[in-house]
Amino acid sequence: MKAAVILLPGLNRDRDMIAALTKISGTAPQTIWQTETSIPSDIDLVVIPGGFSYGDYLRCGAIAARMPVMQAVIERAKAGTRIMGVCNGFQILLEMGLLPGALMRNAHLNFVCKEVELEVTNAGTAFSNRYEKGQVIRCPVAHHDGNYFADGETLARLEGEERVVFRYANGGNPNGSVNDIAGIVNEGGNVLGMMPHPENLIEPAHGGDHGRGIFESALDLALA
Ligand SMILES: NC(=O)CC[C@H](N)C(=O)O
Repeated sequence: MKAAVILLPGLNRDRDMIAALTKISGTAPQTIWQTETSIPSDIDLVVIPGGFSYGDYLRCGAIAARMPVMQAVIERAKAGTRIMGVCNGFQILLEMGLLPGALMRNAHLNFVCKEVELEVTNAGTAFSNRYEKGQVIRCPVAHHDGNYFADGETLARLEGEERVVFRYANGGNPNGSVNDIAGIVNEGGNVLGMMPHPENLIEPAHGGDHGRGIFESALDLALA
């Protein structure tokens, strides 16, 4: 699997994402600047990292979602390529309409930067198959707009189709997200958006490696 990381002004987790993908896959991902209009055909995982694209002006991710490269991301998503958005990347995927719902200001109105526990509620997706269903993993969060919301009909669909992949566990919802939702996939299962940062928990120097399984799944790495 060959990965690419989308670059936009204001992102600040791109280097962490590139480092994680390089360490886990053994190959540096290609980087693609926002003004590019196509994604090379040999790329089978596109990652939109976290940060503050365009300073979070208008709404988090709203301006980034309208950059030329995103049209190519939409086309690749429709063609079944794996797309993964983390934190600001999740916000961008929502603004692009590739995932349903919205990420509102955290319920307590404060920026939250800490480690949380996540339950893997669906271990059958392309992004979570290295975990067991119900497994609780640790993962850092760092955001001010992580309060996931969707209307009742959308939520019922997400839950009914088991598209909630990660849920904040053990009463540790850090932002007020409805149904404790931390990460969801699209209908086709090839687009993941998640608020926590798995790229920041992949090696002992990070204090643990619970985030690794997401990349190992997404990159379809051979099981050790
Ligand atoms: N770490 C991030 O990606 C931050 C996301 C977003 N800008 C927020 O603060 O909500």
